[in-house]
Amino acid sequence: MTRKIEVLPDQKALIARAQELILSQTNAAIAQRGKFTIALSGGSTPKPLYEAIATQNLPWDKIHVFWGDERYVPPDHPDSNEGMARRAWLDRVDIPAANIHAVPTTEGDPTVSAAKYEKELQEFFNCQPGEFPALDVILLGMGDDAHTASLFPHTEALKVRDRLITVGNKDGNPRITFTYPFINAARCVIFVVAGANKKPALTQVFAPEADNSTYPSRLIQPQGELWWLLDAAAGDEIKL
Ligand SMILES: O=C(O)[C@H](O)[C@@H](O)[C@H](O)[C@H](O)COP(=O)(O)O
Repeated sequence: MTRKIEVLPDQKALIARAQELILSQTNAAIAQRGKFTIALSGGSTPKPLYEAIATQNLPWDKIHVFWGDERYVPPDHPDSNEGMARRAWLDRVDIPAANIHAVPTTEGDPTVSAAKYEKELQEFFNCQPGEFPALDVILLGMGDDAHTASLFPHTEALKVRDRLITVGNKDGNPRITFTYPFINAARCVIFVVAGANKKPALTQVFAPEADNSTYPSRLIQPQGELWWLLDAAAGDEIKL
């Protein structure tokens, strides 16, 4: 794993750098393998990033979009990560519908939905149960409690090491999430983190010693590239 930490002066520069990095990974993946696979994060930080990517002239038929986590709500719900990404990006570009691999959330049972998404991923990547396919890019945010995707502190999801997808739990509300071993199989993981409220969590995540179950983002140690893109409000005191 190669870990790179960059602190950008403000959120505008953070989004521009994240876009630049994603576009570079996109071009490399398409040149080497004929397609680009990316898993999106939810929350508020990535919305301007998705809006920026939507302005690019890319070979959309070669780009496949997944989600690293999803709230257990239908796509038209205001909390839906899929809905946010569609409004900010995917509805604005000519990407084939079949290239948008949304998390199923309408089965009425999160465990059933998680298994269904895992099956879709295994079929897409032509891999067997127990194998962890490598996405080209997994985009992640981090909460002020150091959670990432829907891997929340001290939850059962942190213990799942033999699946691609599991059920997360945020304050009793189910989520569908990539497991941390699946995230760690990625060729490139990019955290995009902004805001002074993230500083205490970042300090623990970057500390030499801290409890991984308390600070789940510490579990993200991909075999590929690991990028932490921070704005100054979040990262200006991080010892690089
Ligand atoms: O579904 C989600 O909410 C996200 O995937 C989650 O992991 C998010 O990335 C962090 O909570 C940071 O969210 P903000 O960008 O809003 O701070």
